[in-house]
Amino acid sequence: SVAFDPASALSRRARTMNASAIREILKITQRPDVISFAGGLPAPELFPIEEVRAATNAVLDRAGAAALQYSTTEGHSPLREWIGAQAGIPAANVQIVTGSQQGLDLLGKVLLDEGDVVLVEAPTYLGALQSFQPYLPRYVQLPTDEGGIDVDALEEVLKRERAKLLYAIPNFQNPTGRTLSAERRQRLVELTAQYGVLVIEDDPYGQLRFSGEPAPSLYELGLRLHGDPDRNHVVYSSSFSKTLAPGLRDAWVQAAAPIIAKLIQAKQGSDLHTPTLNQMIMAELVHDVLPRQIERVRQAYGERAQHMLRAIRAHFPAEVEHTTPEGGMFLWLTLPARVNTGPLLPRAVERKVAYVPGSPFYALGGGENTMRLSYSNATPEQIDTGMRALGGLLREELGA
Ligand SMILES: Cc1ncc(COP(=O)(O)O)c(CN[C@@H](CCCC(=O)O)C(=O)O)c1O
Repeated sequence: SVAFDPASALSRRARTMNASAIREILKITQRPDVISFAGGLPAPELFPIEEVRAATNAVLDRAGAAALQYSTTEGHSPLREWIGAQAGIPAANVQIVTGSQQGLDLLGKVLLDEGDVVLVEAPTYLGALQSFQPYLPRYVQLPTDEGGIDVDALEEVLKRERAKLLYAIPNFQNPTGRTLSAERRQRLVELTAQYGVLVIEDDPYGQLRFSGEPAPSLYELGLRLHGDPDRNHVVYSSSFSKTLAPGLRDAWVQAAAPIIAKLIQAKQGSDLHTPTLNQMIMAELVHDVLPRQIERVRQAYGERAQHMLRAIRAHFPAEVEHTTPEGGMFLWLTLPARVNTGPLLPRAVERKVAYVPGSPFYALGGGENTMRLSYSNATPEQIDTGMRALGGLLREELGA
């Protein structure tokens, strides 16, 4: 027999791929006795299961055959119409995708040539790095502080680098929980327009504000600047995952027509279309169920964030720094430089608590002394218990 080594068949592109730290940790944290602050998972006890049941029955009663049939790549028209109306743009500028994760993958496919410079926040959402990586970009990290991206530093980078695109999460950033200030948003939109850099605004958490004042999206600022959705250099991505249910995989991209046209072609080659039934269910839910669900979730996550912040103040060593989110699901810890949160994780899991080590969120490495905590998927009681355990481990580690 002729020996065949399957690994030898992998493409160069495949060889650059690696696993998502979040997905790998999720396997550990499936253990029921572990309190997980790891995955950005919505609170399961808040899912509107009865409302989804009713919507599914309504769809199957009214249009069962259509719901189970192939549908258009662009997406279910009533859903695109609703999204377009919310954004004040034509449905033609809205593309439904199977989770905003697919949106990131398809945007990478249609926008990135090998070696293109991609500007990303330090740290940024590791799932975006995973989506862009196979298209072999060159990352340049943008420094961030409590107000989000440092736009002075951005201007320096734009003078120095021919950048193709900038990927940003202005609201309740993953992983830090930070929010880009209104004045920095305006500067970022003007600078990127001036230097011809396309912006991908990833905004799955924008509706989950529980304190502070909302600021216009980069997309909205781009619309005001260019006056026309087909001339906007900002591409907007959002999702129903965090406001309603991630398991339905309903999300969308707002972009200028030439980009939408290529996203459609890329999606044809990827999955033909997002599940028809799930889109029709979402089209039922957006009118009444979604607004109510957003209120419930905002309230619950605001309460859980406060619990986690109080627990940090009560149980954590004083030298541990943390962000204070105004919405979303995450906050971010920076520990003294001597701590490495990677090897620390198994010891935390032994104490029945889990987090995501920070370094996978840095495109160019670093951040070993950081970690991401999600408060969305733990009740206030679980937060108290888990944070007490994590605080004890950190006190031991820091010799406090
Ligand atoms: C900034 C940002 N962009 C896109 C996504 C993907 O959301 P969907 O595909 O729309 O569900 C996410 C979801 N990230 C969560 C969920 C990851 C879920 C998982 O890998 O199990 C997390 O960071 O834990 C995100 O934070």
